[in-house]
Amino acid sequence: MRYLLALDQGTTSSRAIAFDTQGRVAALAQQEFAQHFPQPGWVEHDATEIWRTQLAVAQECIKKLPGALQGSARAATQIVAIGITNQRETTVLWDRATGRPVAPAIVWQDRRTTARCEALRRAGKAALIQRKTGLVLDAYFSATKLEWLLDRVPGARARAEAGELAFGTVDSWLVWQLTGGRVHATDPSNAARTLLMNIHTLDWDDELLRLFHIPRALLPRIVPSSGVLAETDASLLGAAIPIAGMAGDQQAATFGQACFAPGMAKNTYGTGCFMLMNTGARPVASRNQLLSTVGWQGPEQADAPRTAYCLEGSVFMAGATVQWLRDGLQIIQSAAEVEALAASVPDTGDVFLVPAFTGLGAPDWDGRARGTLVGLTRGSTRAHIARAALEAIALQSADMFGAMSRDAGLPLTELRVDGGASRNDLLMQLQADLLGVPVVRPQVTETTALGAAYLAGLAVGVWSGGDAIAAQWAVDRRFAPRLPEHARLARIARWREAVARSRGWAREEA
Ligand SMILES: Nc1ncnc2c1ncn2[C@@H]1O[C@H](COP(=O)(O)OP(=O)(O)O)[C@@H](O)[C@H]1O
Ligand SMILES: O=P(O)(O)OC[C@H](O)CO
Repeated sequence: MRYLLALDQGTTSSRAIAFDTQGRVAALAQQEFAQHFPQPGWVEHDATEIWRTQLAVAQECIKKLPGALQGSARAATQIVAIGITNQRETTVLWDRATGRPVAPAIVWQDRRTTARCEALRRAGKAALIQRKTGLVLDAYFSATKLEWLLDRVPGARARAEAGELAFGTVDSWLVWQLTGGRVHATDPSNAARTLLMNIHTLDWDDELLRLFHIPRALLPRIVPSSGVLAETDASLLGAAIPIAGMAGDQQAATFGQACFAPGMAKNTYGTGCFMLMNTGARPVASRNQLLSTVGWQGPEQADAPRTAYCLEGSVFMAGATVQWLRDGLQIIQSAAEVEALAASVPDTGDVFLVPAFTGLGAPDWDGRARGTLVGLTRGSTRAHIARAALEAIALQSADMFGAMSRDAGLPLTELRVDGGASRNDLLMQLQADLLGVPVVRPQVTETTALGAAYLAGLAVGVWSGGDAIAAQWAVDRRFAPRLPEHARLARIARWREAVARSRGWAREEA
């Protein structure tokens, strides 16, 4: 048998999934790792632990591969290529000589550089940055995180200038480790999230490097998302395996959902919510506070542009809101319980939860917004709060969907969904009701990993092109909207009132 191995390095866990050539899951292994919150608003990962867990799950997944070679030393020879996909923006700085990180990785959710972003905005830099990178000037992205590390880690700036250190998002970090420090590379979908790459030239931009005080010597080479880059060190997985695909997790999910035609969109419900719409061969500048970003850069093909761009809406708290109900409020014991609790009441009783726990992303972009629960009465119960939490996930997505339709200049006709919380049927029904268009869940919801496997498989000839991949996409369930249009719009308007109450709350010096 031939398999593609996807390494899916997410915010809360490292996963490895082997797919067969029909795009079906053949084996899966997963390990959670520690989240560090050393100060309010800070979120860190230990990059060494990221690598250790990622390697362990890759090895475990290979052991689990079905067939005659199961568990044998030769099992890895069935893997024809590896695709890497990863939490994006998270910033790793390491020593080229030892391969060890010089500081904890600063995670995409970390807000410590909010004040720096505000200063740059006051200095009038936001428009330049949006024009070149397609991004909003926000602490979410890598550049100010890397600048912070260079300024605060003793000796880091001098060592960076001397070429002794390497920067990378998690894809680069994994490639470095998988190749025993031979290859320092990233792909345009990840580089597009750093605030350092020009999305028009697809190269690091000198003006941006100067603005953020980043020495070029730190940066990885930018290579296509689909293409053989290197072979893994044979001692790690039991064979030298080509690394042939690499993309940020949300772009990989868009690829795995076969959103190949302009106008096709997907939403992933994980820790956060990320809605991406394919905009074709050119970036579309958003007029509604969305991001323009690189979808992927593939091999040259007759039926698809080499580089596909996307519009993206990023919401920081989606499934994580459910985690907060479980771990913070402790009104449920498992994430799955939220569905029955929320379904035990017919509506929220006009209670709204705005989950701005780490500020608000698209389309409000307010680093100082904070979580807000409004509309409580003596009749409010934990069921109303649970339902308000699910509605909040769907309402935030409805905001992004509205902005996307306005940017695209055409009404979107359906939304493909995936991610852990997309298993929640009530949430998916609420989503269809609040969008006013059908929500479609595919049979394989591991679309992030699947997208990475497809990118790798295309490069080594397992799939011939987008059509062969799209033919494997199959529907699990379609949720049709049931709410009358006037009720839908009224609900969204009421939600916007709640959002307004959450804004600008944090006073601390970020
Ligand atoms: N049935 C459910 N209803 C709502 N949220 C859920 C459900 N199951 C899982 N989740 C949420 O989904 C998230 C996990 O999804 P996953 O796609 O694995 O996330 P990530 O890749 O961001 O770590 C968690 O935040 C969890 O709270
Ligand atoms: O790890 P996830 O699935 O929460 O995705 C994180 C995003 O890539 C952050 O931009």
